[in-house]
Amino acid sequence: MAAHAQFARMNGLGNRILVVDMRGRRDAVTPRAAIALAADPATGFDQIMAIHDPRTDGTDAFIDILNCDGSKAQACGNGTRCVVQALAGETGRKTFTFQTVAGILNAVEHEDGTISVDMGRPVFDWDRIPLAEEFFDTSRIELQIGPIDAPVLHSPSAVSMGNPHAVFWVERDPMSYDLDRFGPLLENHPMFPERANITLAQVTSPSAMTTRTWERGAGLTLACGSAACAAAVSGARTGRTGRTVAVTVASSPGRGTLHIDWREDGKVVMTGPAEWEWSGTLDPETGAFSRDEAGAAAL
Ligand SMILES: N[C@@H](CCC[C@H](N)C(=O)O)C(=O)O
Repeated sequence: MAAHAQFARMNGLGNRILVVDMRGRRDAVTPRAAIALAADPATGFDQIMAIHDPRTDGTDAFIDILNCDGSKAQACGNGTRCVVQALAGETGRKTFTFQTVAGILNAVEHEDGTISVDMGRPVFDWDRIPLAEEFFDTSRIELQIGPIDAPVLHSPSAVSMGNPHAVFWVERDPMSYDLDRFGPLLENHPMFPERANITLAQVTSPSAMTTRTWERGAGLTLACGSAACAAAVSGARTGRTGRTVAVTVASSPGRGTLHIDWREDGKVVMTGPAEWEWSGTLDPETGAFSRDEAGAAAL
């Protein structure tokens, strides 16, 4: 049996993240372990960020991302900020370069403790998001839910931030919609062959919006960083906002905010906080874990 791995329970605006230190090992956190950890109220989480040894020169680590249903994800904005905070605490460094299955991410921890992650360039091609049907313009795709003549949600903007997103534009506070009812239907809609993260976005000014997300593989979460990026990019793309947007995450504690900048070079930079909660050790094969009572804030 392989040795247990050190892990930290953290959060990004309430998005519950387990950062697992898999450096120096050849094994991986299994879907079985993710499902077991998610089922235990003591560790309930939304995403696992497993830090592995770098696979490419010039990167600090390879990060494997798992949702709480055991599926793999290509991007996790809130989780990436948690990894930065954990590694900055360990090394004293401020800048990091990570590799995920979606590509290379650069990140920096600022003096005030907030963290910026370059989430890369959004992808708008229908077959790379991916969508099941060809759309020339993915900023408004034909998809609706509710009665045919009075849809509750319709015409979302679709985009990949490494992972697939659909952003529905709403007039009211996103908390006033039954996202727990519509979320599973939309996540698994035939339009999305790899499922999708479903976000409701209410634009409140040309530089601000409020979002709420039903996450692929995790359901309703308190925050989703890649969805905030998807919504901000889609807001600019459809002329609803400019390219710099403060995204208030409706369900996060205190309605926290992520600052999204879709830079002129096409890259999307997300800035926000990360928070350490507690640490422990776990068996990456089974998910059996124990909590470290000393509670050192380091991996
Ligand atoms: N919470 C994350 C997104 C995690 C991945 C997503 N559920 C997927 O499967 O694509 C974030 O902060 O970006």
